[in-house]
Amino acid sequence: MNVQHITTKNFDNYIKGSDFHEIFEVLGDGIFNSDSHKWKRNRDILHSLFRKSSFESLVVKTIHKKLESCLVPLLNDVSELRTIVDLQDIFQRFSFDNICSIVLGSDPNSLPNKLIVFPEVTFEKAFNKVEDVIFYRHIVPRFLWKLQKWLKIGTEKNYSECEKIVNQFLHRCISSTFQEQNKFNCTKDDDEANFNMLKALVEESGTEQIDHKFLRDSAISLLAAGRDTISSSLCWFFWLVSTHPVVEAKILEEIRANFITKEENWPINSRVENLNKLVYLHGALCESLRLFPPIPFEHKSAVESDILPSGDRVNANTMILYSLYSMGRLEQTWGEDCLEFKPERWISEKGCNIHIPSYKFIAFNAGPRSCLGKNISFIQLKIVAIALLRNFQFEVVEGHNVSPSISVVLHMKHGLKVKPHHFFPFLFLCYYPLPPLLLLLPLLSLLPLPHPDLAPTAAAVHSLSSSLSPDLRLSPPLM
Ligand code: HEM
Repeated sequence: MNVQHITTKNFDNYIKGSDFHEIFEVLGDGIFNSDSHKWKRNRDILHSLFRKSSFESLVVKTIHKKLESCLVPLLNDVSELRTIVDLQDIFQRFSFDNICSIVLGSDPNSLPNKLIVFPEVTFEKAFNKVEDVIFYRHIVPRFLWKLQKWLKIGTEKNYSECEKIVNQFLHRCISSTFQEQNKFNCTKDDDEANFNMLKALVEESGTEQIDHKFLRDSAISLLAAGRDTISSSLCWFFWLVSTHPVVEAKILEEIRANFITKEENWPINSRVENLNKLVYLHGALCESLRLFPPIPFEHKSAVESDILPSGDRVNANTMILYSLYSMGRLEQTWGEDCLEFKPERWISEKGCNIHIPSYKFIAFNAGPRSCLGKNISFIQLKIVAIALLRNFQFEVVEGHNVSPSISVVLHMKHGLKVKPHHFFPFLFLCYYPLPPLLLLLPLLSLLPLPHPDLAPTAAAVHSLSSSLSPDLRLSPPLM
């Protein structure tokens, strides 16, 4: 009730405020970092851009291209070499390349298509460092980080260097957008092939004089919004699915039943309308976002003093932090099984997805400042889930420590070390609903393997046999 009050009912009284603005200074006056009329202007411009059909098709086309040209070939390579990869690193590179293509029209190619030493992208590295500094600024007194910044020591030491790298990269992209725009004199997004968000922003802002700062601040906000959120969601989702084989089987069965024919393997048929039919997959994604919201906490400041529905008094200028992570795990909200990964929680008796109000399912925030990218995020997550689950089974390396990092984004502290195995089609076709025959499958693993390529199948069999265990309980890492 308190969060609903802060985000919605008394929205005007709870702003980002000057503390937030200072901590997140790298975002300039972009949508995340602005209040009142500046925020409203940003929101209106971005909202009309997100509603465009050309935006949705740009996102879908970009994701498909990256999946087909890099992510799937890379995972094929890894599975053939039977080696271990950090899926988190791969998803971060995948999301970074995609969001740069979508927002800036420029692909930094940080994700290779085969197993080589992964390239280091200076801009991405600088972006990560800035993120670490932002978190640090939340937990030390203001005077301390200000002093460190002034003296250029501690975590603040490299901040200005990293900020410079980020700004130079953005400046280059903005300049080349203008050059192209002038060269081809293309004014509307009718030229779909060359459409990107920067170009669309130039048009949407509708001013005669192009405002470089507005473009820079909007671009970095969109990059920040669309990179880590997607990679973090993918990472936790794939970990949960890989460790819950019954859920994995149900997702695959739903994909097969709805729109993947036997012959059809790649490219997948993922027209957006078809994605809406995947009720169980949608439930699994919501459940993963409930337990592991990519943005784990929110930050507000009270303009005037107020009394919260709980009866607590808030003084003017009080900084309020609420934890989206904890809210997704509250027993009084989600019930006794709140720590379990149960996609069924999101499905009604009639087989439709249940709508849960945003102040309860808070991963995308609630009220007038809720996420503008929610729909497009589900589209992206579903496309990647279909493409990868259809082709691979991910075996999480035994003993790998999976726990959340303490940061502004809920990454995995030690990454996600997995062995991808090519999916074995026989198992895909028959393992849900689990036929009685499945009980015999563990015996297969005792047979001598005639060909080394069957080793992944043994792993799949092992994972299936463990699916028969009734204990699906998550051991939640606590923050
Ligand atoms: C699973 C993926 C995502 C999650 C969980 C998520 C979550 C959130 C949250 C919690 C906020 C509120 C942040 C704040 O006020 O400080 C937010 C705002 C926002 N998100 Fe997302 N987001 C996701 C993906 C995206 C994507 C892909 C985009 C677009 C590229 C996007 C665009 C935005 C924008 C523009 C806002 C600012 C809204 C405002 O202040 O009015 N998000 N998102």
